[in-house]
Amino acid sequence: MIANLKKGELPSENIKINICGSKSESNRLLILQAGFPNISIENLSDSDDTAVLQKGLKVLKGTVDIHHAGTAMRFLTAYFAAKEGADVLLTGSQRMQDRPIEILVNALRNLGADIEYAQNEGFPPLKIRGKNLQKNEVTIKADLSSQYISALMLIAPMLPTGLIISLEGKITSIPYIEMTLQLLKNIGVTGNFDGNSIVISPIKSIEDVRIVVESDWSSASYFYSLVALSENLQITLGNFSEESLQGDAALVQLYNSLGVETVFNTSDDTISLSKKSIELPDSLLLNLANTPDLAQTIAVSCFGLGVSCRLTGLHTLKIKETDRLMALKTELEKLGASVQIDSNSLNLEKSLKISKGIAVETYQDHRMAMAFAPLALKTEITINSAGVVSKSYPKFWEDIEKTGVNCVFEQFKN
Ligand SMILES: O=C(O)C1=C[C@@H](OP(=O)(O)O)[C@@H](O)[C@H](O)C1
Ligand SMILES: C=C(OP(=O)(O)O)C(=O)O
Repeated sequence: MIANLKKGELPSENIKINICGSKSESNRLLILQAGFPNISIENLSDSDDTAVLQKGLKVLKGTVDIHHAGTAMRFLTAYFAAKEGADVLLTGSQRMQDRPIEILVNALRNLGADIEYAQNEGFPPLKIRGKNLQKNEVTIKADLSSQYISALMLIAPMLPTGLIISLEGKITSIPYIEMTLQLLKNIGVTGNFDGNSIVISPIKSIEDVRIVVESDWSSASYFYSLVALSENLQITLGNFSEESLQGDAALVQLYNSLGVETVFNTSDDTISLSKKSIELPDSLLLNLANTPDLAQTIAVSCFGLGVSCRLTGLHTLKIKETDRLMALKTELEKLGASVQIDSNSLNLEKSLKISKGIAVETYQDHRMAMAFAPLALKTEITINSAGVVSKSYPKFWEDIEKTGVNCVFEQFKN
């Protein structure tokens, strides 16, 4: 499917959008629920990544295919390794087979796990035979993906004596580790994350607990970008709060400097975004090591606004759904930008011209499609393979149409 986008009529009534629950919170809670069935979850993510994890958790023997879902791959690796009786081949899309997993596999093997590489050393697919893991101390490199660490933390309370995790190197994507710890605490597990050490206590059973997943801040980023690129758009987004577990709630501050004001409506747990008239900065300098999933949205917003930016802390982007640094450079330059990248940063030069009628490639990366879509407020633009959004946000196109973006889909192409 391709999506042809352009600016349409601004809706006359208030725009109210309910984004589904955070995929990061949902996927953690599903793993915890598999260990402690008396957790009930509300506002679960309707993303493909959550559906594949949920399906995978029902399998004890056989093949589990998690497609493109990084969290499902990493969390299920740890889950099956510690699940006595499990005998699975855990695999994913071609891209998933290029995304490294050796750091997690080594850590689990050091705890006694039985995991073999079914094809290439260091990469999925994995052959996992679940065992009762008895050890309780492990060291892991923390500079490539926090998902490896969250995976260990999620099985930690189910291990006989819990787990002490020592982190080596500069810790990346820290808010996601904090999210895992907080969710553990919310179900009654005791744990601590201090410096380079994480300690999680074991627990045999927990009290009944009901958890309402907050909506997905990474998905909200595309509406921040739309408001920033608009003349006077106002959008209300449901089920968000100031006390978020998600690091991407940093959007509130980040987009403040790009002219988006956020009001938290505590009476109904919504946020209202509106455009402020401010003098835009000439240039933005941001370290996004704590919020890697916002890099594409922010780079495209800056381009659309004619603001130059230097984004750093992006060393994890090349092992995500695609090499996101390369993809951003290629597609922004098609639109007329000048972009330099190196292994962990992106520089976008100030430019006020945006080419019209460009077709943006998405490289099987949902965030490429969603990050470029708001440019429709500035020029006519086509998004190729627009269906990729379902990885995290299946209703994205439906919701963006509510904001007055005119979308025409050609179904026959994919
Ligand atoms: O734990 C999580 O839910 C996630 C952690 C981050 O990955 P890295 O830790 O690999 O940067 C993020 O990019 C991903 O979308 C979700
Ligand atoms: C990187 C992402 O997901 P994952 O690593 O879980 O595939 C993402 O959603 O942007």
